[in-house]
Amino acid sequence: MSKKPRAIHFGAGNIGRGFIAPLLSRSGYHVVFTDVDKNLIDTINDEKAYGVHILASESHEVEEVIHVKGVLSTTDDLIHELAHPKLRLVTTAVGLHVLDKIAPALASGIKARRATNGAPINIIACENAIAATAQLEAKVRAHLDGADAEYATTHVGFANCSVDRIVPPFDPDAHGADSALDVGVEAFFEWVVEGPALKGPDAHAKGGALEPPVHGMALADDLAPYNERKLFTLNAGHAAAAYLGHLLALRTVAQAIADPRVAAVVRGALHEESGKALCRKHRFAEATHGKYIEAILARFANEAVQDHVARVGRAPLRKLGRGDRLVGPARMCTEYGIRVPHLATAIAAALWYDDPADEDSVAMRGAIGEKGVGPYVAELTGFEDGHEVHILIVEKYKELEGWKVKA
Ligand SMILES: NC(=O)C1=CN([C@@H]2O[C@H](COP(=O)(O)OP(=O)(O)OC[C@H]3O[C@@H](n4cnc5c(N)ncnc54)[C@H](O)[C@@H]3O)[C@@H](O)[C@H]2O)C=CC1
Ligand SMILES: O=P(O)(O)OC[C@H]1O[C@](O)(CO)[C@@H](O)[C@@H]1O
Repeated sequence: MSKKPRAIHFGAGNIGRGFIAPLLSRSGYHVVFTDVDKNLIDTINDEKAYGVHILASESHEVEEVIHVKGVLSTTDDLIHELAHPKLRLVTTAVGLHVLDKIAPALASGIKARRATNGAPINIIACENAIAATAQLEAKVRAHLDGADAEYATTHVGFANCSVDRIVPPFDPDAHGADSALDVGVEAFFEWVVEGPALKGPDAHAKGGALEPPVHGMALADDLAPYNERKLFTLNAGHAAAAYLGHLLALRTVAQAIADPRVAAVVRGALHEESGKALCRKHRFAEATHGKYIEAILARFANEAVQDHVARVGRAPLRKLGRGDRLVGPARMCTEYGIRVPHLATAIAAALWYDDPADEDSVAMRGAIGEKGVGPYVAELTGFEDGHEVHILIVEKYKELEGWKVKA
């Protein structure tokens, strides 16, 4: 049996294989993937290794991730893994809507660890949302009571994080990849974890840290500024580019951001609106934040990352959530008296997002047809009829009809 400390990662998809597992593996953890997809788990157990291709125009580097294992998330093997004495860390990248589904297994794992007096573990949900781990913790705790709940308080760290790396769908054949498990990623990554929430190896010691530390993971005392900065900049700009690109029948984010009309909206939304509000709220230096935005725009323009607008625009209703990447910064701007014509354009473009394969898009387009755009905007965003932002969104929605290009 491997003597290495273990990490279980829920979701052996793009972010799991392309971002989290490589960092954990290089930091000395034995990585165990768990997933509902049996073929994927079988392939992981057959091949035990894969390559991470760094997508850049000027080079083609491949990093190997080795000695990985898989367990099917629907079997008791997962509970045995969660109870493993060497387990130190549990990470997830399954999608926000899936946290409900993995919570019962995590609760069973925590009960099994208490029964064997297991060492402390840390759980980190690497999903695109504010406080995703806190959301997961509430769902796990709904399955725990009494001594199990007490054990979770003393022995399980639930740490929020901000996770940033663009990992698009990858065609192994097009990149001469050896394995279907290979994955393509941009070179950039940033993983910031809420340090004070981590539990060290001794449950009774004050303060926490991961043992071994994860190289490439930064710890922050207060995660909120990082979470909001990433979601309201990278994700806001990305979503805006994707929805406007979709209207113009463009296929990738790189194509979308190369269009001057799209670039003007994205730049305006980030530099003049969300960026100003973020600097006011979190006291970021404007020049530093301006550079952060420019670096993100350069990442969008990376043609080696063939990121489809359909992936970045997926689930528009989630993305139009009141605290999410478009309405969230618009609401933050209104708190500081900042006008939001560009964010309103991005929100309006999201409302036009029409993909018959996307459940959210079908529901949203149906509701707009039924209720009318005005009432629907009020219901969705919380900006009431007559509010300046409501007026702007409805105006932009009408204006954007003229942008539509037939695919
Ligand atoms: N791809 C990206 O560039 C980034 C994605 N994220 C976030 O990471 C999360 C995952 O995204 P991707 O890796 O792109 O998605 P993905 O679809 O490539 O991977 C998700 C994996 O979760 C598995 N899964 C679904 N239900 C499950 C369950 N009940 N138990 C265990 N596994 C289950 C799926 O089979 C799939 O393999 C999302 O929340 C996304 O917002 C965050 C930053 C970057
Ligand atoms: O994964 P989601 O939340 O559906 O949104 C896609 C977004 O997530 C990312 O995959 C990574 O942050 C971005 O590429 C994109 O903005």
